Formats: sequence, C-alpha cells, structure tokens
Amino acid sequence: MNRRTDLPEPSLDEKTSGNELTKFIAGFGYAFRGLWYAIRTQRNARVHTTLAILAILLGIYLRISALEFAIIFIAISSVFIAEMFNTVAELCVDLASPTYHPLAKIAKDVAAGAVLANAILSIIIALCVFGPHLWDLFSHLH
Ligand SMILES: Nc1ncnc2c1ncn2[C@@H]1O[C@H](COP(=O)(O)OP(=O)(O)OP(=O)(O)O)[C@@H](O)[C@H]1O
Repeated sequence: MNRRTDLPEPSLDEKTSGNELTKFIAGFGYAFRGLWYAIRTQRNARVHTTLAILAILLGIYLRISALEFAIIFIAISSVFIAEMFNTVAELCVDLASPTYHPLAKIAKDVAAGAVLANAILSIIIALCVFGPHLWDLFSHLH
C-alpha cells in the first residue's frame, strides 16, 4: 500500500514521435526505469541483490565451474523476476482495489507466495552447488 509512483511521466512527444529505432531504444529506457523502480522501492529486491552479490563472490572464492555459475545465475534471476512480477501484482491490486477486498488479499498473498517458493528453491539450489565445495574446503582444513 502507499505506493511511490514517482516514475517520470513520458511526454506525449516521447510516446508518439520518432522512428522505429528510437521507439525500440525508448522501450529499453522504460524497462530499465521499471527495473530501477523495483530495486529502489522493494525491500526484498535489495535483500536479493545483497545475497546475489554474496553468492557470486562465494562462487569466485570456491572456484565453482562455469556450469555451476550458470545454475546460480538462473537461481538469482528467477528470484528477481518473481519479485518484479510480485511488484506488478501489488501495483495492479492497489490500482484496482485500494480498499480491502478478499480477492485483493488472495492475489497479493499468492504473488508473495510465488516469491517465497522461488526463494526456498534458490536456497536449495545454493546448497546443492556450494555444499560439496564447502564440504571439501572444511574437510581439507581438518
Ligand atoms: N486491498 C487489499 N485488500 C485485502 N488485503 C490486502 C489489500 N492490500 C494488502 N492486503 C493484505 O496485506 C498484505 C500486505 O500488503 P502490502 O500491500 O503491504 O504488501 P507487502 O507484501 O507488504 O509489500 P510492500 O512491503 O512491498 O508494500 C497482503 O499480502 C494482503 O494479505
């Protein structure tokens, strides 16, 4: 609730003028603004960013393989994508139902559940990838 809707309004000129290439490039601009909005306003997105950086640094430290990095990147990006769709669901629900409605509650709870399910799966993936490397590291220390 109480959403920050401070995304800059595109001008009418921005929406209607220009050739196909300009519109294509502008489309990237809108997409990056949306990505930045999610990172800036969503607490969870900032937590995911921190965990993603830690996972990448741990991967470099443990010298995991390219395939293992690919799996970690899939896990990281899936959490971000789920978080962004959750943001979309929250914004749409707030727009359609600013006051309490049981369906609005279910929609928001299910969207949050999708992020939670994704986060749990990502933790399992991280354990599968990093677990054997950490096991090796600690067993060599003893
Ligand atoms: N319009 C509504 N009608 C019914 N229940 C709602 C409504 N808005 C929110 N809720 C309930 O409150 C919970 C929290 O909603 P809220 O909009 O604060 O989202 P949030 O998960 O806290 O996200 P954020 O912290 O990003 O704002 C929802 O999961 C839902 O159960």
